[in-house]
Amino acid sequence: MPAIEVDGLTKWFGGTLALSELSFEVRDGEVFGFLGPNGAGKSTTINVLLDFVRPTAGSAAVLGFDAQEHSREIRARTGVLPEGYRVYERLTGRKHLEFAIESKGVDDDPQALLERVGIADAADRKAGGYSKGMAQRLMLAMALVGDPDLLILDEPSTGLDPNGAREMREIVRAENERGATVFFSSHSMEQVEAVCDRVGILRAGEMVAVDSVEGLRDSLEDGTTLRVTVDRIDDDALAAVRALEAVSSVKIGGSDAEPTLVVGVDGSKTAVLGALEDHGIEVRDFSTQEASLEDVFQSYTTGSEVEAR
Ligand SMILES: Nc1ncnc2c1ncn2[C@@H]1O[C@H](COP(=O)(O)OP(=O)(O)OP(=O)(O)O)[C@@H](O)[C@H]1O
Repeated sequence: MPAIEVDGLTKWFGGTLALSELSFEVRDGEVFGFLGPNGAGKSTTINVLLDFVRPTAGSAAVLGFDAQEHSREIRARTGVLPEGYRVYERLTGRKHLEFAIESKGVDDDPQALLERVGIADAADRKAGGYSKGMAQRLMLAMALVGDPDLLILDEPSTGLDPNGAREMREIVRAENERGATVFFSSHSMEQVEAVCDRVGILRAGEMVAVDSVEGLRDSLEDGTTLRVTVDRIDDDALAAVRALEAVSSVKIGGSDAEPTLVVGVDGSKTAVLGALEDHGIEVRDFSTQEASLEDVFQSYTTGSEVEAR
């Protein structure tokens, strides 16, 4: 049974189409990164999963329960870090956790949870005085209450400094090792790379790609650029390189004395070097550059051409 199953989900807010027949699955036990630019529909999707928003059409199931029919059962087994949350200004961090522990009917230790997210020192301060990052950590601690089967984290790194973002990733990993499925949204590919088994990229309410980070990178044509500096180049050698199956483009740069071939290649780079040498061309230097993950994200979300740098 998938942890999350979204089928043909469509949501109109008045005249705005937020989700357009969206379908995807999050497998049991995986860490799934839900990526998309602002306004793509990430929060709307999460709000449907938690029954805060009703879909116009389609359905969603979470942990095997229909999201609209059984939201109570779902919420009891799910830890949520919502977007745009507000802390209760007058309550201490500890009180927030006591409240979450009581509502879930479990007996977790508030102190241990506060320590896990690195704000134990501020446990007895009012949350109204917390920084943005501290408030985010507090909300994460609340999401961890009761060892949930599924964690749904909406933009969990918002407001966190680099240490906080790293700690967040460590918590995601530890929760996943404990057996929890993790579903989290982000607009940054870099943030999800380190922890995700798979990534889904949402654009204007539609899923445009679902794959592992590696798979997404490989799916880009010209994902890798090979630059080869040679002593000279001739038409036969050029034709031989162009004829290689792995090669999608060849441009010539550099100077006459030392030409440089810029080769878009998907697969064996040594074949390119071999083809040149077979034609008596001396390879003086070469380097490779992969498209960055941000490039991958950009290509899916803006449709613009991506060139490896
Ligand atoms: N309550 C609402 N009323 C009207 N329009 C809404 C509402 N909630 C979302 N929308 C619209 O639906 C679309 C998707 O918004 P959503 O918040 O789901 O995107 P998102 O991917 O979470 O964006 P962000 O990364 O900025 O949080 C946007 O065009 C947004 O303006």
